[in-house]
Amino acid sequence: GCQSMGKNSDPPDSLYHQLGERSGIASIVEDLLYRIVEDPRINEQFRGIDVRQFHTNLTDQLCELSGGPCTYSGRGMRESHEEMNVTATQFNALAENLILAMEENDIPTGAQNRLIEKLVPLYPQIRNL
Ligand code: HEM
Repeated sequence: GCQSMGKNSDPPDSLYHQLGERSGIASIVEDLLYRIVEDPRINEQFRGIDVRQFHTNLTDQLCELSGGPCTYSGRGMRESHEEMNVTATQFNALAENLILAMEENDIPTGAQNRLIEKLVPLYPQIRNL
């Protein structure tokens, strides 16, 4: 319902809500995975991963980062990417695929940008800089 006062754990304008809550985020991550597999800039890196676990962990991470009631329980971003030598181009390729996956799920542009902003601080960890 619409609450103008008091505490609401999921107000309609929250990023988590705009992403469609955990089920919406899970759907975005599923579409992201299909795009990763099709993208020659990054698909080699993902060969042989546990897709189910990656899906669960990335969904939990994006849920938590967007203010949702999830707890990410995977490894740290530095630890999980340090052997990969992720390039700037590859980082951008993943972000671009995420934007396209959000577009496919009718996420408003403002919410897309807000999620991408949450990922910017992870850049040095993922690139192992
Ligand atoms: C905004 C950018 C990124 C985010 C938020 C992100 C997030 C994550 C998360 C949450 C995991 C799961 C870690 C775990 O299971 O413990 C993961 C794993 C992984 N990431 Fe990323 N990642 C990003 C960029 C990239 C890029 C650019 C690449 C490669 C081109 C990449 C390749 C991988 C691979 C291959 C795994 C699986 C590792 C394994 O299971 O051993 N990631 N990432």
